[in-house]
Amino acid sequence: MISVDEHRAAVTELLGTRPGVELPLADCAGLVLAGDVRAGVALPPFDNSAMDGYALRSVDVVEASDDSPVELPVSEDIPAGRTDVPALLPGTAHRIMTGAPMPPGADSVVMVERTDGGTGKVRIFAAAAPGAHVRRTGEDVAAGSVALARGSVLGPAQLGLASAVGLDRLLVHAPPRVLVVSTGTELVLPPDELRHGQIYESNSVMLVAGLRALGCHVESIRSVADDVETFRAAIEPRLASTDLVVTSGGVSAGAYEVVKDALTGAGVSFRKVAMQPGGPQGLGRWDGVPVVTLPGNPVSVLVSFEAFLRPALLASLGHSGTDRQHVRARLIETLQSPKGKRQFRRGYYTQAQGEVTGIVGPRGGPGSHLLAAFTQANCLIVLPEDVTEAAEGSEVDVLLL
Ligand SMILES: Nc1nc2c(c(=O)[nH]1)N[C@H]1C(S)=C(S)[C@@H](COP(=O)(O)OP(=O)(O)OC[C@H]3O[C@@H](n4cnc5c(N)ncnc54)[C@H](O)[C@@H]3O)O[C@H]1N2
Ligand code: MOO
Repeated sequence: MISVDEHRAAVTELLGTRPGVELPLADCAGLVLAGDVRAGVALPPFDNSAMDGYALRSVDVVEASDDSPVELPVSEDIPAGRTDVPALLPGTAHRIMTGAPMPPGADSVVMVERTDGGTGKVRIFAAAAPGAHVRRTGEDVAAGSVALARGSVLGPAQLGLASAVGLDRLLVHAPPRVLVVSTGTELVLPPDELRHGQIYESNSVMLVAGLRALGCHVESIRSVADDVETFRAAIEPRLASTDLVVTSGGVSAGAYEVVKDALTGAGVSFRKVAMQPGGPQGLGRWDGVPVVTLPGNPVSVLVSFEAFLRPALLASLGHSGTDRQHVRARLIETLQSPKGKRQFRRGYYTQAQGEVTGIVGPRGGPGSHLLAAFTQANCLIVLPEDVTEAAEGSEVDVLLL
């Protein structure tokens, strides 16, 4: 038996680091930059007005007040987007809109609310400090500087900034194309009716959702019968266009273990990991393509995804933080755990306002078929290998989902 940490390290090594690829911004959300992005332009690219109002010289309105307004001729109108901005002559104003370039010679803007809004001439009711309402060239980003560092996770703000400095593509760690395969002769898909002995397939749906949330491109084969030839024929033709195969089922000790039977000797090794659920695991390469084989029980699939696939894929995609947030919490119920195995129990964690330590209780028992209880959970309670009983009131490690 190998440890959870050893198997996670092996899966992480198997997946490696995804190569860089240039993608359109719209396809980059949630991915990680594979290189620094330098700004080709400054932001703002030119001095511009932060307000709708009048660009002028502050010295010309020093005396302006409500009681004694200063009147200036308005010689130009500068909407945003005007590219030929004539210089301002002393003793005049240009009407200017938010985002429009400051005319050379002007050093400040008086907002329209502090004027009479005139167009031929304008009465100004307030003084303006030099620089008032002027957004300076480069005050957000200097031209040539690193606007986004390698390793940045591309959320809305990062993508917006890339766009603002004039980019329409970014170099990111390429999302892998993952093929999810559910094995089991008992598996049925709607609208087919269940016959006795059959169940509706659910593992692939969970894996596809989890993998897509990480940014992977995912396709699935939702029901492959427990027959080695059928299994090989379903997957082999797709290997060339796949970066990772994830299977569920067919890896334990029974007589019809299709994944084990098909892939033993083909580059995939099977092992028992000291955990519960999720014990039977496998990994390797099939015709060079990484394969991770998960056990069939639905809760085992989800726990295996959390323990192995999620951290390994995040690392391969260039994320630096690959772990879920861990907290310590007080158990509200005594839990038993198998000796020598790390147990992952579905739990519900809450933290009362003002309390340093939260509390956690189990949702459902340890059985790896209890999927409904998982839907009630917001965390996994992690009981270490050397723990056989965690008493009510004791502190345990909790992985927030
Ligand atoms: N003699 C032993 N039997 C079992 C052992 C063992 O060590 N010795 N390990 C048990 C554990 S733990 C697990 S986990 C399972 C893993 O078995 P397999 O990976 O071979 O999975 P299956 O037998 O194919 O399926 C297990 C269970 O899950 C259901 N299942 C499978 N696929 C799906 C799916 N896509 N959607 C929904 N449900 C699925 C399947 O019907 C079975 O009930 O082995 C134990 N046995
Ligand atoms: O390891 Mo199995 O995943 O306990 O049910």
